[in-house]
Amino acid sequence: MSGSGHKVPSGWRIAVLGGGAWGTALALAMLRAGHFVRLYARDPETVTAIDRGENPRYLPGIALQAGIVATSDIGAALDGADCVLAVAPAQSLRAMLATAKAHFPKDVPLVLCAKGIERDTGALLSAIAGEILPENPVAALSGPSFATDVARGLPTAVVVAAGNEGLAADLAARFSAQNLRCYSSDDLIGVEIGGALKNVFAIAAGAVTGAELGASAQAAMVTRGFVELRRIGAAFGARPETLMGLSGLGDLLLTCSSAQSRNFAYGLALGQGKPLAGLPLAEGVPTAAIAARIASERNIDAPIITAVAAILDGTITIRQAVSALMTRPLKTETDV
Ligand SMILES: NC(=O)C1=CN([C@@H]2O[C@H](COP(=O)(O)OP(=O)(O)OC[C@H]3O[C@@H](n4cnc5c(N)ncnc54)[C@H](O)[C@@H]3O)[C@@H](O)[C@H]2O)C=CC1
Ligand SMILES: O=C(CO)COP(=O)(O)O
Repeated sequence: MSGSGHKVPSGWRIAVLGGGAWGTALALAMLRAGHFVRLYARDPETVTAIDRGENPRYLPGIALQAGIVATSDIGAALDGADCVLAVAPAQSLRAMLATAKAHFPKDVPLVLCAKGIERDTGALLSAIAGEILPENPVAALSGPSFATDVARGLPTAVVVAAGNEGLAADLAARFSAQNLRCYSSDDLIGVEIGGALKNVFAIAAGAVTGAELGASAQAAMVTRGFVELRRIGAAFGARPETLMGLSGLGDLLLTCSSAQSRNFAYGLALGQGKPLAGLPLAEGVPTAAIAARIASERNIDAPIITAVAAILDGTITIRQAVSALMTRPLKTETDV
């Protein structure tokens, strides 16, 4: 039994692919849940640092519990794994899985932990996984969870989704531990869409704060952004209640209200007119562009996403975007 009160199956050999903030935090979480963890980081310096008990580039100031076996050999990380967590950024997932393919253990679950939509194709990450590794069952782990919080062992709740409800429940039970509570869901698409699109609104929220547009504007933007998230989710077949959960509303609440979010921090810099080059990963940047294209192609009303994409590509300013949003034709609020 773990401290979380549920029966934990015996330890799995888990391969975590990606040595950034989230990969390292999840590796720690999997150790705490009683698994044997190998972490693939393509950068040998990260491997050496993890062996020393730290990852100063991605998780500065956090001491890593001993036990993670780090390697820059993807084959060694995957060898004999019972389950694989893919934790490279969304735009790099295709390349990483293509590299992993030759070594990938047959039939073991692949858990997608990135949040985004592929910019060039509009593919959800589960579709990319299905193309490259059609034999492996696919799941996604998402929800309001800052890597630093999870790495520190602070209480966090996430959702693990898979098309097969039994697989989702099994993974959720295996991943849960004292301070990581994993809910399960069979709405894989809904969980993916919620995690991907919240990043776009986190950038918008940061920009609203940075441009000093006020707390009322912030609340209006997040609320109306959530309407757009639900519209796009509906077009993909996501269930509304999934989007009301951890990987939609929950992650919006977290990342639209805290500069700890890299997407929020990116928007903050944008709103303050500060340089953007060199800022940490902001997944919402490529996702805004493709989400705006998807909305346009599918005739989905998504004015905030469209505005964020246009601000990011320099077509309009924040002030122009706000003016355009505020002068749209009036409508009933429930016109979702
Ligand atoms: N940091 C966080 O708090 C959370 C992040 N996520 C998601 O996890 C994903 C990864 O984010 P982070 O780890 O935070 O980013 P990060 O910027 O800290 O690290 C990204 C890592 O991916 C590696 N990488 C990039 N391309 C690669 C490739 N082709 N092959 C192998 N490795 C590659 C980089 O070397 C780096 O180690 C993102 O989609 C993010 O939205 C989700 C929840 C929490
Ligand atoms: O997804 C996250 C928390 O749930 C992390 O958000 P950022 O990528 O914006 O830091």
